[in-house]
Amino acid sequence: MSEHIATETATDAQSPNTTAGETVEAVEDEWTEYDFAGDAKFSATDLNVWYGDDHALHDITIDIPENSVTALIGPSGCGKSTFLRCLNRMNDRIKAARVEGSVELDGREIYQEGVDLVELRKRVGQVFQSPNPFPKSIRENIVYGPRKHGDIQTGLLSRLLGRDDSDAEDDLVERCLRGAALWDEVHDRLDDNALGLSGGQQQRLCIARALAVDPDVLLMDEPASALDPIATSKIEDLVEDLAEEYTVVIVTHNMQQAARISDQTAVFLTGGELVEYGDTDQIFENPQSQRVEDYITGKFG
Ligand SMILES: Nc1ncnc2c1ncn2[C@@H]1O[C@H](COP(=O)(O)OP(=O)(O)OP(=O)(O)O)[C@@H](O)[C@H]1O
Repeated sequence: MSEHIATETATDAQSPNTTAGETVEAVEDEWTEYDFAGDAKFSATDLNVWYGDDHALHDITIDIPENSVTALIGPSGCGKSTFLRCLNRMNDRIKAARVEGSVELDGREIYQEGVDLVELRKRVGQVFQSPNPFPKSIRENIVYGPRKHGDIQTGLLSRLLGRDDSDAEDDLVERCLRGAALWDEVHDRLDDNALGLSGGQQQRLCIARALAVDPDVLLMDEPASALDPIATSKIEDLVEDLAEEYTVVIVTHNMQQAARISDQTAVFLTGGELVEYGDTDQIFENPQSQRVEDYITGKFG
């Protein structure tokens, strides 16, 4: 992480505790490098995103460690989802979006020609705000991706290829549902329609579906915002467990949730700026930036 040099005026930065002309640097206390053990899964450098003329993300430089939970927090419209979408190039699907800068995954640039986007999105899976299972059986939801990618052959294709992977398919369904803490609740009704599950179960099924293509990373955009407190708590427990094997990057509006489940927290503020990034306990207990403190204590944002 390079040092964050804040040079804009207080007025530009919308800080409530500054007077005109005072530099943000004076009140913000530059935050220092976030030093973590282990390797970076993602390294974003000078990342900028525009939607048409709207400059949504400004010079984002951040290293995200592997096998941990990184929370992205900040007020509505500050660019959290935009940043998340940069990590598997989902912004490519938005016509108005233009991305400049670098994002490396395991040291390899994902914004270069020749990157296989299907492969990238297999490695970097995504779970959305509202559960969106396919209107198919629980089992079909899990095996859909691997079958599509040709990782599992059944039916006509298996006969043509002389290869029947039905045992592998059963194993995969069980492994993914266990991985998403759903197996015990659904193992006796795998052929039931997924739309018959509760909202929380549907969201865990979507996580199981994401696990089925063997990702390294799970991007989660407010995965519990549509759920009740009990279902939310199950998702939170699951996210913490998943981080033992996967790198999880999660957008949340819920600061308590970020504090509960993440190892490190990145705070974006209005205007698409990454204002502070560090160990979650430090961010919530002792933020270096005045603006972050104001945001966390509810004074603005
Ligand atoms: N598809 C899009 N087309 C045009 N502008 C967009 C698009 N998506 C996001 N924006 C704009 O980019 C800025 C950042 O939006 P983004 O959704 O990334 O913020 P966010 O922090 O995730 O917000 P929220 O918490 O409300 O989901 C906003 O000004 C938003 O209006």
